[in-house]
Formats: sequence, C-alpha cells, structure tokens
Amino acid sequence: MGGASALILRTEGLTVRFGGLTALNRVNFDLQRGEIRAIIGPNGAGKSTFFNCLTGVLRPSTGRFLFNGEDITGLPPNWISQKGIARSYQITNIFPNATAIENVRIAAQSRRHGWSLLTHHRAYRDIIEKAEAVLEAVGLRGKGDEMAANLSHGEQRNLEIGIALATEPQLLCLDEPTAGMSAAETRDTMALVRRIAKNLTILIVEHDMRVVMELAQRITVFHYGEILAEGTPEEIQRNPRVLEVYLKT
Ligand SMILES: Nc1ncnc2c1ncn2[C@@H]1O[C@H](COP(=O)(O)OP(=O)(O)OP(=O)(O)O)[C@@H](O)[C@H]1O
Repeated sequence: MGGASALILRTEGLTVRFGGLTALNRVNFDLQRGEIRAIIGPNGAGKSTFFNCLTGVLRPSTGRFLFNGEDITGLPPNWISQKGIARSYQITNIFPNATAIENVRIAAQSRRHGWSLLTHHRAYRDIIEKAEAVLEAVGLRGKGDEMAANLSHGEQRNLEIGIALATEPQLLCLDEPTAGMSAAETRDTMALVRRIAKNLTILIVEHDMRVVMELAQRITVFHYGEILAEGTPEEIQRNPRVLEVYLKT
C-alpha cells in the first residue's frame, strides 16, 4: 500500500527545562493521522510548553520530534508552519483593524513564496478564493468585510481558527478553543472542529471537560511534565490515577 504513514507526529524524549524546573520530562508521544486528540492536565502540567515546542516557539532542552517522519526539532515557527503545523492561540492572534477576510488572506499568503500582486494576478485570485472558502468553513461567510474588532468574541475565536487553517496545515493545534465562550458558541465551535477534522489532524488543549470528552477520540493526560495516562475518553474518565491527580481537584 502506498500513501502517507499513519503516524503524523512522534516526540522522542522531549524535555524542556527552565532553570531548575523541568516543565517537560522525556515525553514520548505518538499521534495518528486524522485523530482528534486532547491534551489535559492540571495547571502547570506542561501542556502549553508542549505546544510551544511543536510550533517552534520553544526549543527543547533535549529530545526531538518527528513530523511525517522528518525531524523538525528546533526549526523556527515560520518553517514549522511551512511544514504543515499550525496553531490557533488562546490569546487573540488577529489584526483587529483589518477585515475578517484580510486576516485570513494574510495568513494564506504566508504559504506562498515570492508572492507579488503585480506579477501574479492568478495567484491573487486563488488567495482570495481560498480566504473565502476558509471563512465559510469557520462559519463566517458574509462577515468577510467586517472589521475583526467588531466581530463577537466567539466569531473572533473562530476567525483565529480560520487564520490557522489558511496556512493549509496537516496538524492543527488548538489552544483552548472554547475558552470564554457562551454555551451556544461552544456548541458551534465544537461542530466546527468536527467539520474541519475530516481533513486534518487535531491536537487540542482544553480545560472544559465536556468539550474534551465529546470531541476527542483519545486523550493524553499530562502531569508534572510527564504523560500520566492515555486512552479513550471512557478509559480516562475511569482511570484511578487520573481521578486522583486531576479530575477530583
Ligand atoms: N518561560 C518560562 N519560564 C519559566 N518557567 C516556565 C515558563 N513557561 C512555563 N514555565 C513553567 O513550566 C511549567 C509548565 O507550564 P505550562 O504553561 O506548560 O503548563 P500548562 O499545563 O500549559 O498550564 P495551564 O493549564 O495553567 O496553562 C509551569 O511550572 C510553569 O510555571
């Protein structure tokens, strides 16, 4: 059989130290292509540090990670983005004084090398079409000309997902995508994540357990920078170690 391997991401002994503090300790983590995986764990467990390594914001102290079999440890964020890993941030990453479509278009352009408006009309048309498709995918059809600052909180969060999607990732890392959302917005965003998950692999850090249990196919639990448990939502919910250190707190 041809085609890409089932394994999209593997970390090997990923370790991050901040002075005397070990934020990630020899983490070995495998992610299958097409999965929706949640990472949970108490405050300070290392979840953000893990995302920061995968997106090139942080260089691990030791260990490495492979994306599609290629060691891309320590590459700068823009190179990692080119390889196909995108991240939607918890803290807003949008340009508030640009329109929704401009926000997505700028991200889509970052995918193209040597892009020039004057010489590549066709490419420009493609980019606009791409940006419109992305807006539609994140439920913002018809909002393209609105200033990002004027969108509701939920719409802004979905626009952030759109900005990440516009870079055409294979792996999308979502940082608390439903934080601060109303119940209705949370439901919409969960539906959105399910829709986009048909075409890519999703890694999600989320504190809202209902969201995690409903969305994720598998869950990895971090605790003090190590993987404490991994399994289906059902397995994690009845794992005594998880209950002890995490769900009860
Ligand atoms: N830049 C930094 N310098 C020093 N210590 C840091 C730095 N970033 C994170 N830490 C520490 O590393 C540990 C892991 O932090 P991290 O933010 O990865 O946890 P987390 O699981 O994402 O927590 P939360 O759920 O609160 O976001 C914590 O003890 C934190 O204080």
